[in-house]
Amino acid sequence: MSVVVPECCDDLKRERGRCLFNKEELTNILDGGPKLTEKRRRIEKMLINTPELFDDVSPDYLSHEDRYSNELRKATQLMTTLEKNGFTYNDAVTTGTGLWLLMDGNPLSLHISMFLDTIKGQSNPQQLQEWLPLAEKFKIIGTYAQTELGHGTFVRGLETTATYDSTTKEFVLHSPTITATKWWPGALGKTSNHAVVMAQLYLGGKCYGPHIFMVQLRDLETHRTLPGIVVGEIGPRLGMNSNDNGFLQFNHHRIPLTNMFMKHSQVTEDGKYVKPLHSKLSYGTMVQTRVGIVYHASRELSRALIIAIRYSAVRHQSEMVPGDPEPQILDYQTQQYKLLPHLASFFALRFSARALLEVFIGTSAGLGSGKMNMLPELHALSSGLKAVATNDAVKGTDICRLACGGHGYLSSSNLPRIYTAIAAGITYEGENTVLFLQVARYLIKSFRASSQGQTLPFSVSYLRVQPPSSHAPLMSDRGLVDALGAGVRWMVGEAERRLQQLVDSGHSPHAAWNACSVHLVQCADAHTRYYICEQFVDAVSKLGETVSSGVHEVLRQLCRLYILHRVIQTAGILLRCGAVDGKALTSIEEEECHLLATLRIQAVSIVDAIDIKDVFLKSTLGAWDGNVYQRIYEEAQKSPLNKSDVTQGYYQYLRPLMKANL
Ligand SMILES: CCCCCCCCCC/C=C\CCCCCC(=O)SCCNC(=O)CCNC(=O)[C@H](O)C(C)(C)COP(=O)(O)OP(=O)(O)OC[C@H]1O[C@@H](n2cnc3c(N)ncnc32)[C@H](O)[C@@H]1OP(=O)(O)O
Ligand SMILES: Cc1cc2nc3c(=O)[nH]c(=O)nc-3n(C[C@H](O)[C@H](O)[C@H](O)COP(=O)(O)OP(=O)(O)OC[C@H]3O[C@@H](n4cnc5c(N)ncnc54)[C@H](O)[C@@H]3O)c2cc1C
Repeated sequence: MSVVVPECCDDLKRERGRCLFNKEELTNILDGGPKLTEKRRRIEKMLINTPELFDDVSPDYLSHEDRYSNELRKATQLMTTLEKNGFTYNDAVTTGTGLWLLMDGNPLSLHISMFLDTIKGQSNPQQLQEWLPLAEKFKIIGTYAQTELGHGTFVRGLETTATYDSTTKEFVLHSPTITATKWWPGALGKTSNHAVVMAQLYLGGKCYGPHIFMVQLRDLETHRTLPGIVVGEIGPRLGMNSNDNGFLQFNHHRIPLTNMFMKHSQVTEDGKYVKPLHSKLSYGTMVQTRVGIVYHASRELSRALIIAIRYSAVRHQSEMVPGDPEPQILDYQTQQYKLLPHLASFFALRFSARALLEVFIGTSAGLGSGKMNMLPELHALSSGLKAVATNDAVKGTDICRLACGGHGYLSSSNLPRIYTAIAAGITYEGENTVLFLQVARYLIKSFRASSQGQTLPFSVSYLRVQPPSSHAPLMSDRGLVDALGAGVRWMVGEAERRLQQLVDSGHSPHAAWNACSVHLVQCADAHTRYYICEQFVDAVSKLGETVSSGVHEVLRQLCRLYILHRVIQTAGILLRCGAVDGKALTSIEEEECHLLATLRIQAVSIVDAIDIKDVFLKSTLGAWDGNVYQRIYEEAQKSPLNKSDVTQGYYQYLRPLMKANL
């Protein structure tokens, strides 16, 4: 398949003609620099030149088994193509290129993410030496098996046991109940021959809590399930049905002592336990995946936005002025209001994902030298950003679908698949409400620490009891972000007051927590969004000195829109705490509408700069050339029902009904 850039339709030509900024420069910023753009494009070119990676037939028309096999065929082809051309799987993950080909549920995604990450992050040197080369070369294929039928959220409640037998120097893995069955892990059903398994460690009759074990599930030659193990697929789901999410039960299955991951905690041959430096270090793979999901969510949102914004520039509907030609639907202010704040969100998430990655890298480096102090901050930031990013990507993707009217409901628009894939992100890797409650715990703790005069870590330093007053004019970006910060401080203070009041009136701290949890989740959401605003403002101001004025102006406008939109969403709180007044809000609303009209002019060029090629967008509505109707029509011709004029169903059911004497 060669990359031919088709001539685009007149509407899109006109839109592109209005571009006042350097698209390539914006692309580079989004990729993280020109070198990364160049690398991404090299990978893309290589993938585009591998026709086996592209579907001839939509997965919707395949049987469940063929759908899985087809995705597995493409996943293995992707891995070998990358390897042969000198790229790593990580390159495909970090540039997003591999994911776009396989977002119907890539059966190797858990292997190249959580399985490999657990080996790298939880192994002692011997284990690393043994397992990493095997996993990197796909000699063993694995997944991350933690969630059970009975427990996903509450890791400490998992029921699978790993009991040490010092006579044989083995762990005995067992699923004591039906609810102990591992349930959900991606690629567990049929693909994986190994899994990293989270199980309760028992030594001498005492439980030491969840620990991670490397477990072989299938024979490496025959791929048959090993004795003592029951494994299978869990059946169809809302989306990603080409994956084989699975179940797993152990019946007193034995593994060697050396198969417990021992980087952080250890069990000696005589059954003694050596504690980790921090009790949550075994949750490290989850934290790392949450960081990756923030990027992933922003990428998926950007695909939906490209589709919906290009389509909105091509689609004409109704009369804005009676008798005039039908306008592009993008000219309707309501359409701009649906799409452009989400476009701003995409940029905000992209900059925040980068900031989070830096925190992750810094914290990981610290852990290497025994420094644990950044761990709570990383946990709170990664939890909050994972939750906001997936919530916003899901909401934004669905709005993109709705903004495309009926055609957005077509599978060939690709919006349903993007939506159902990212919708899972709200639940997996920590259900979002649960993650927000973890953030809230950190906020309340920080707020209380500050009242006792302690210095707060950087992401929560604005919560200190006596913050310096903002000198920035309210209507400046900084002034509005400070107002948002004042709003969060007020919310957290109010939550703390309500918690204390409940405790003072005789409730237990846990009952008080539950009674305030709606408000606490709102605090966590508001805090994370404040952090995102800060990162966006920061990134744009830092770029200011290095980029051309056209690009800077577009980024400034997107950042402004993000902040204004956020202030309007939070109006109730900001009014209650006196951070803004009604007059300011009126002018913010007016400015937002004005900004929508300004950004509309270059909206197509902005999404062009995200630079996702048609073969990766996979959408009849969002292609570069805007040739929407022809593509929709051609896709419909591929329906198996169109292979014959009269279907079997007619002879079997309709005709008898028509002939029956009813
Ligand atoms: C080609 C593909 C590439 C992929 C790359 C990535 C891109 C993404 C692509 C996505 C596609 C597919 C991937 C699909 C993956 C999905 C996989 C999964 O879903 S795996 C299963 C995930 N499961 C979870 O996330 C479970 C969520 N639950 C928890 O994490 C914990 O149970 C909990 C944090 C909710 C609670 O833990 P608990 O032990 O009970 O702790 P407490 O609440 O009592 O808190 C005590 C104390 O500990 C602190 N804490 C908790 N967690 C951490 C942590 N991780 N790090 C640091 N500290 C932590 C907590 O804050 C408390 O602190 P205090 O000081 O006491 O307040
Ligand atoms: C597509 C997909 C892929 C997955 N892949 C994997 C995988 O590879 N490996 C793996 O191990 N797991 C995987 N999972 C499982 C996933 O991690 C869990 O589903 C997730 O952690 C949520 O847990 P749960 O299903 O037990 O939900 P529950 O915790 O039962 O959530 C149900 C409801 O209860 C609420 N709730 C729960 N606890 C609290 C609380 N403390 N406070 C307030 N409200 C609460 C939640 O907010 C939610 O509204 C996958 C899931 C999906 C959907």
